[in-house]
Amino acid sequence: MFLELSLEKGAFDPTGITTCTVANVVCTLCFGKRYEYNDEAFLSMIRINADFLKATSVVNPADFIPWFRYLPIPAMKAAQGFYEVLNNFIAQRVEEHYTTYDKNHLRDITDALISISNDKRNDGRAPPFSNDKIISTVNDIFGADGKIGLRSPRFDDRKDLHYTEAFISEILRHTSFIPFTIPHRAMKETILNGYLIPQDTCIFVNMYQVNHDETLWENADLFRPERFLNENGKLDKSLIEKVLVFGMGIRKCLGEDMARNEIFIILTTILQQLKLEKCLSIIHSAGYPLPKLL
Ligand code: HEM
Repeated sequence: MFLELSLEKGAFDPTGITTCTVANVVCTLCFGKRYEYNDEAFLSMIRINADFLKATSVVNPADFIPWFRYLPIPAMKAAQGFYEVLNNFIAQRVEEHYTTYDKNHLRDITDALISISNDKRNDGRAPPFSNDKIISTVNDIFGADGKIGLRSPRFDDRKDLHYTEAFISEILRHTSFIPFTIPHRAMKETILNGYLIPQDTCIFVNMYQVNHDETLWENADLFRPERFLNENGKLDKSLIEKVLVFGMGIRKCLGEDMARNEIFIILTTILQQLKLEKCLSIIHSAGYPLPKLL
């Protein structure tokens, strides 16, 4: 039975036990509850989640030609069906939480989301979280888990973790920790954008300026990974290419791919394996300025 439930049959989870364990961790986080491995509702939720991920992994022609979305493409119809079942499972759990909710004793993520939605803002604006938003947020947490789970992250995961990739690009852009390229020499007299560059001139590319150019980046000084995501939460690759940290032209960094892979693995491993806490007193005593909260 567990074999049948495996998200990645054979590869890292031949028995399906890892899948069930991961799903239980997510259920505990979201609903404060562990399920028995033979619980029918739990097993069917795992099956649906796996089917949903499989159905959404196929290429969707509507991503390339938008009006294809009106055509009855079977894989997309199936994905929508799985999504609705999963959403209903989560909606039921959220509904149960409303009946037992105690604002002085938050049990899990669902309770925390309900507490935010109950916060009445003084300025009379609508609360930030509607019921639908709570359900879709919990659903996102289930979906996010399906990408890596408890196994070690690998290079291949980069294509699925859009926000992580956006976050890394925003670090590279915002810090521009290598502000200039190494010096280059004009091999011959050149005219660039109407400027004369005599032969043998020493040239640096000001990458910091490009990465903080307000005509390219709205509110360039803000740290905002979302700027690299489109309305579907997918990475906008054309924007990533505009970030200049590895130089440009034929002498650009040879190690860009390797560096991006390494940053991804180190960052995701830290986030997965370690618990991070603010340590303000040490930051103070070391004399570093406190980070500006945005
Ligand atoms: C975040 C990490 C890294 C950053 C930001 C970075 C950035 C740069 C920059 C700005 C240049 C100069 C480009 C120019 O002047 O046009 C450069 C050159 C170079 N980088 Fe990197 N680099 C990184 C990691 C690496 C790694 C991991 C390797 C090798 C495994 C590497 C190998 C090279 C080499 C060989 C060059 C010289 C290329 C040439 O002159 O033709 N870099 N890098």
